[in-house]
Amino acid sequence: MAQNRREEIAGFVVTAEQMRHIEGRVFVAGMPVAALMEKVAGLIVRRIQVYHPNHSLRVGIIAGSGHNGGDALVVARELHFHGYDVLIYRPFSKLKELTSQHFQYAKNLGIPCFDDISALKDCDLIIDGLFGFGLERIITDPVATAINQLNQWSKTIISIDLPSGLHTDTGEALGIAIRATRTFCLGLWKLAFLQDQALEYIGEAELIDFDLPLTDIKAVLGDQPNIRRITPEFALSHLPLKRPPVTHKYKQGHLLLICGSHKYAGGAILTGLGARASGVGMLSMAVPESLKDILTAQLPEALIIGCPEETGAIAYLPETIELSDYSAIACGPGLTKDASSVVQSALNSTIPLILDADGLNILAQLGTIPTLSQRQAPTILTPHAGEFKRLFPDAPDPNKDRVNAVRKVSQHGAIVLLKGARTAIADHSGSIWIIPESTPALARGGSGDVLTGLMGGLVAAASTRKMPIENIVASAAWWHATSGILAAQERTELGVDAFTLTQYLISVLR
Ligand SMILES: NC(=O)C1=CN([C@@H]2O[C@H](COP(=O)(O)OP(=O)(O)OC[C@H]3O[C@@H](n4cnc5c(N)ncnc54)[C@H](O)[C@@H]3O)[C@@H](O)[C@H]2O)[C@@H](O)CC1
Ligand SMILES: Nc1ncnc2c1ncn2[C@@H]1O[C@H](COP(=O)(O)OP(=O)(O)O)[C@@H](O)[C@H]1O
Ligand SMILES: [K+]
Repeated sequence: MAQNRREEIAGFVVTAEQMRHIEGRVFVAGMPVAALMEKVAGLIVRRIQVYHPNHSLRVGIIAGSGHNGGDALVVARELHFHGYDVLIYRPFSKLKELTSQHFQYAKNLGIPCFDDISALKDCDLIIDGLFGFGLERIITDPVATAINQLNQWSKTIISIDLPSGLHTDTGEALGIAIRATRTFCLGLWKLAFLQDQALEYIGEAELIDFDLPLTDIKAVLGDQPNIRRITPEFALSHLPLKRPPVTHKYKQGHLLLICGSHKYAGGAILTGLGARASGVGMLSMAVPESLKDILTAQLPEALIIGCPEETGAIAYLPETIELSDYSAIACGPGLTKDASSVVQSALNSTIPLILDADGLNILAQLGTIPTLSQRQAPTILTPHAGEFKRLFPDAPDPNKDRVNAVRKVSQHGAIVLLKGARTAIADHSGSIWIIPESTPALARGGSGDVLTGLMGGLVAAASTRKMPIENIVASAAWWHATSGILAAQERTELGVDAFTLTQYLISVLR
């Protein structure tokens, strides 16, 4: 597939309903359903043979009543012809017409078929064709018990389209779901693949493209799809990698970080190191007076502004600071909840503002929605799920359908970046960007501080370029996650402390 098709296809995300509409257009245009199923199953078989080339394997096929089951039965037949030892488990008696035909043919070929999953107990590999994007309700017995049994065996399981049991859009397990080793998502990425709660069921995910025409995809999703997976090409195109030969430090942006306290001096350093890696032209840091020396030692290129302090936190910003002198402010890491006046000052500014950590907790105390309605310039909030709930107590649970949660709150004017295994970003128009790959190595104190500094630097640097601020935010989050992935590859998932992460920000770009 041409590289640019691959990149374009990888950026789309669909709900079950959108997938149904797109496929419907293909059938209306003349592609027979059976032909498409044959094509899809053929592509699946090819991928299976890449991972499991040993043809003496015993393969257990689970076939549901719909076309996911149809896919699985075609796979069963083809693997059988390739010499694999194939068994079929069929829990449902009533099958869709096409699925029923494939079942009949498999049976007449002499492939053993059972209505009890224990018949698959000695298989080396399981192919899950129970449900795809047609799953519409909680799974009940006897199938629920069968799935539970299957999960106990902890065998290698390859799921077709989705791990059976997952809601296509929210990624929620409807009662129970198959824990797949690997999932082949068909045609276009389903929204479930970008929901934190689905990840433990999906295993390794890969997309199988079966040539859905871009015209049909765009006819349903629109030219500017509402939800996008951040691809490397998109992210890199928004980073200030190419510096014009004629430039000076202020053209590359001037960021003001407001961070740190006696209790959290390290947070200020990590935020500063994240900002350094962004390439921002000038970096200023407002920290409590008593941290000035340590910050200067760590970040000699930064202008460190010592602020009056009370109980170890910044009491207020000195008069010398004129907020409009900066191209962006990032405020919050390590402030503690006692720094509310400085957060209030930042909120009163007329330049782009990123709020994180205690900046968010203080915003929640001030009253999120009324305070945001007063903002005169772009505001970016970077909560994790806990901070999210404090900011927006009435919003949907961010640990459930996080895409829906972040979309719902973006109507209040701020760009909201909900951190997690799959970070989701929504802008005030309700457009969503999702970082599709990350690493649990980042789930450690301090890595969020690094993101705040990195993002602040990029937003400050972008102020001189006409670029939608939400694209910069999405690229910063992609850069942060990708650095974590590289660091984890080189140092294992235990070796990515926040300081180490800052050291990978530049190398990952190379
Ligand atoms: N539409 C098409 O022609 C194509 C679809 N494809 C495959 O077909 C799948 C979609 O097919 P379907 O729309 O038939 O849906 P599914 O194959 O996901 O099956 C859903 C079937 O299970 C039943 N069902 C739903 N929830 C249930 C529950 N909780 N307990 C018991 N039964 C339940 C439904 O009534 C339906 O018959 C895709 O995931 C993909 O694997 C691909 O082959 C591409 C072509
Ligand atoms: N399971 C996970 N997989 C990938 N990334 C994660 C996971 N959990 C957290 N993260 C990322 O790690 C960072 C944690 O940030 P945060 O919770 O703010 O930590 P801190 O405030 O201690 O710096 C965020 O960028 C988040 O997206
Ligand atoms: K499936």
